[in-house]
Amino acid sequence: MATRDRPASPLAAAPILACQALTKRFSGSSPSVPILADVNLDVAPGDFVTILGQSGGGKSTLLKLLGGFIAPTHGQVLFHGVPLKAITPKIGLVFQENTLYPWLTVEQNIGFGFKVRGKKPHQYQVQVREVLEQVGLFPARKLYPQQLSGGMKQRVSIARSIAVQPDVLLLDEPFSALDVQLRRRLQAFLATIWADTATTMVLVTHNVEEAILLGQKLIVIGDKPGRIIETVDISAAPFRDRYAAQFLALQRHLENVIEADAQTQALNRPPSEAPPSLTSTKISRPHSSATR
Ligand SMILES: Nc1ncnc2c1ncn2[C@@H]1O[C@H](COP(=O)(O)OP(=O)(O)OP(=O)(O)O)[C@@H](O)[C@H]1O
Repeated sequence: MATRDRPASPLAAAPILACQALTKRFSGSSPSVPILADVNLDVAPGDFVTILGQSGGGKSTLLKLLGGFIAPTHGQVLFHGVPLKAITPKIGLVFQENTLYPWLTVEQNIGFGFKVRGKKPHQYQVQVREVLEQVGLFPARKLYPQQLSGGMKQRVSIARSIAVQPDVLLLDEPFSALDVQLRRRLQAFLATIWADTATTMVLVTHNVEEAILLGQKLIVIGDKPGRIIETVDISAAPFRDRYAAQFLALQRHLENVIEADAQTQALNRPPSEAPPSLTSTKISRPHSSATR
């Protein structure tokens, strides 16, 4: 697989993706509370950003905005400094669910991105082979998706997106349907792909441990309206040992931030909707930003 140089200092580089005062309302959704409100976020080239937050907080919506799949109500997304108006092949998206074409083999699925760009097989077969070897799927290249395990399917999905060398790869809960062991193997796989290709990655996950293991910059989206309520930058010395004291302290901190947000939402609900056990709970607010 072709590799690209990672900028010496990602944080110093101009953002590859930038959200500026991003607000999103869906037609039919509450006019008073947008799904996302005034989100500002810079993603540096080569960065790995992980997005956490409680369910329904707007994480997937933010990812779709970052990929140009939906348009913001206010504000804008800049891609290489230019307003993003539509999807582009330079930004790939990997979903939680299997989106492989069942009538194509593994290698045909991986080559599909080239084919739709008008390339002939002889023009991309070398890249496809390289990617197959990189992701350990060369022996399975002639199999169809229904002959693959869940983990293999997700590896093919990631390989298909990476093969066409996007500048940015957006991943929406790609491993959530997998068991713990497989999930850990694929986390390591994704970390290797990131390190080898210098592709900028933005990953949405419910799993705080996964966010810390993979991320350089971790953000938490609060609910109603969706907005960034916490940013932790560990790019200088990423935490890779899930049992280290610092790792566990950061995990506890982020879980507290998410839990406090959930409790605030519960208290703000009309009394008829609030669970009785939460109406008298005292909320202790976490620190506004984590320190290491
Ligand atoms: N196309 C749409 N039309 C109307 N409402 C939508 C649409 N897409 C998402 N929403 C609403 O926006 C809110 C945020 O949804 P989103 O999927 O972004 O949350 P999320 O944080 O990714 O949730 P989860 O973690 O459960 O996947 C939800 O209330 C959802 O119902």
